[in-house]
Amino acid sequence: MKVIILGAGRIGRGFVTQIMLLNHVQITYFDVMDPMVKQLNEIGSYTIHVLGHPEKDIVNTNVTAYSANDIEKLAEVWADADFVFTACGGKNMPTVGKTLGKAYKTMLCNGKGHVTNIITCENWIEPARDLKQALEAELNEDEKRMFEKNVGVGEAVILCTGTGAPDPSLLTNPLDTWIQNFPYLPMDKAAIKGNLPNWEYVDFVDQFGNLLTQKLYTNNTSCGSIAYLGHLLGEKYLAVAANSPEIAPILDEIYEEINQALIKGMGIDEESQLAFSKRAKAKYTDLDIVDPITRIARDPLRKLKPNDRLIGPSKIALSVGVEPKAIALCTAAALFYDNPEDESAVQLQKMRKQYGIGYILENVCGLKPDEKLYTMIIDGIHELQKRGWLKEEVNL
Ligand SMILES: NC(=O)c1ccc[n+]([C@@H]2O[C@H](COP(=O)([O-])OP(=O)(O)OC[C@H]3O[C@@H](n4cnc5c(N)ncnc54)[C@H](O)[C@@H]3O)[C@@H](O)[C@H]2O)c1
Ligand SMILES: O=P(O)(O)OC[C@@H](O)[C@@H](O)[C@H](O)[C@H](O)CO
Repeated sequence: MKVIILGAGRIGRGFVTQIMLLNHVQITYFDVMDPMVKQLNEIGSYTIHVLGHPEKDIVNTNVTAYSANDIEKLAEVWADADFVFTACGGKNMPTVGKTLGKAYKTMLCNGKGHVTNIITCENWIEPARDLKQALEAELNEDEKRMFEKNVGVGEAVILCTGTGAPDPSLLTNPLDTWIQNFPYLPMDKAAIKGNLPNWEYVDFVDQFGNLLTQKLYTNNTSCGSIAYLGHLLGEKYLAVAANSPEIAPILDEIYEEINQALIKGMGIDEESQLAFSKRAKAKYTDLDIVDPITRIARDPLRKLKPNDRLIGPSKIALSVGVEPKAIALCTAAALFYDNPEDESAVQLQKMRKQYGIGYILENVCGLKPDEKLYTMIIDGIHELQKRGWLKEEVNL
């Protein structure tokens, strides 16, 4: 079996690679970042370190990578590949779809149409829909018919954390990457075309349903919340923040709010959701998983969007009469996330200082001033000030 991994970052060259190597699958990488492609080819090998379990580390050798802008090469490699995994960021799905659309067109022109699948590995609401829409916009009616017949487009849920070196000063190979010890990859079975591969550690889920949203609104909501509060409190690592006496009780309230929202508002089975959130809490409080808050909090403008991990579940909670007070407190903290190395955080802070909190709530979070959640987030800011966690003057 052969696969393409589009996006050679922490999940692409880390977790997805681990699962594929464990199944003896041949991988070719494509990435938009030319320095990354160059490094992958020049260094040619790296270690995927399993946090807390060095005996499970895997070395990936004979690495081959190409630019994702090289459509001819992508079409050539895809002609021989059974699966294409994307791990590029959900907001990049339109660009990724366009690239794959062009490559598919070229592949058909070369007479290489075949049964193949594209699987998104993104924290996003309906990434496969966004990708497919952009991909099909590149095709004419005949090509679209061929695509619909032969290409599956589906989603996977990435429950595993992929991150950088616990101690960056000891890093010798810049390609080395670190993952949580959780070799389990659920995928939407109904989306797959052709025979299912006989892969270990991959679960082709029959009733995939809301699994990706459940994960986003449980795992990412809770770890994002810890990260934004932790940053305000001067913490650097997620698990340390999660275990702190200030954050630990708030974390319990967050899981309570999430559980009620998802059970009552999304119809998720109670037992499954309680187990899901218990696993999430165990993961984010696990000190073996050394994950910097800057990675979890990255791109706050994306994380503050209406459907993303903070506003999305809060709105569901309110729709079923549950007040997401703890999540609103963390959303308030997110509005103050500053990191000079994070372009999105720089933009957010510039926006806040120039136009005020109300502008962000309306234009980024999509909330109206008369909405309950809007008021709850403002109350959250006052609460952060009262606790002494937020010291600066606030332009509401
Ligand atoms: N890191 C984690 O713990 C984790 C866990 C679950 C899900 N995810 C999701 O996985 C996805 C990837 O995250 P990551 O942590 O690996 O990020 P990352 O920043 O480490 O890697 C992303 C890679 O994608 C590349 N890329 C961006 N746009 C591209 C394009 N159009 N074509 C090809 N390559 C492109 C980037 O250059 C980069 O190398 C995201 O959607 C993220 O939310 C991450
Ligand atoms: O990847 P993002 O930026 O959408 O979110 C950051 C983290 O929440 C995320 O990468 C988690 O670590 C991951 O989803 C595993 O739970």
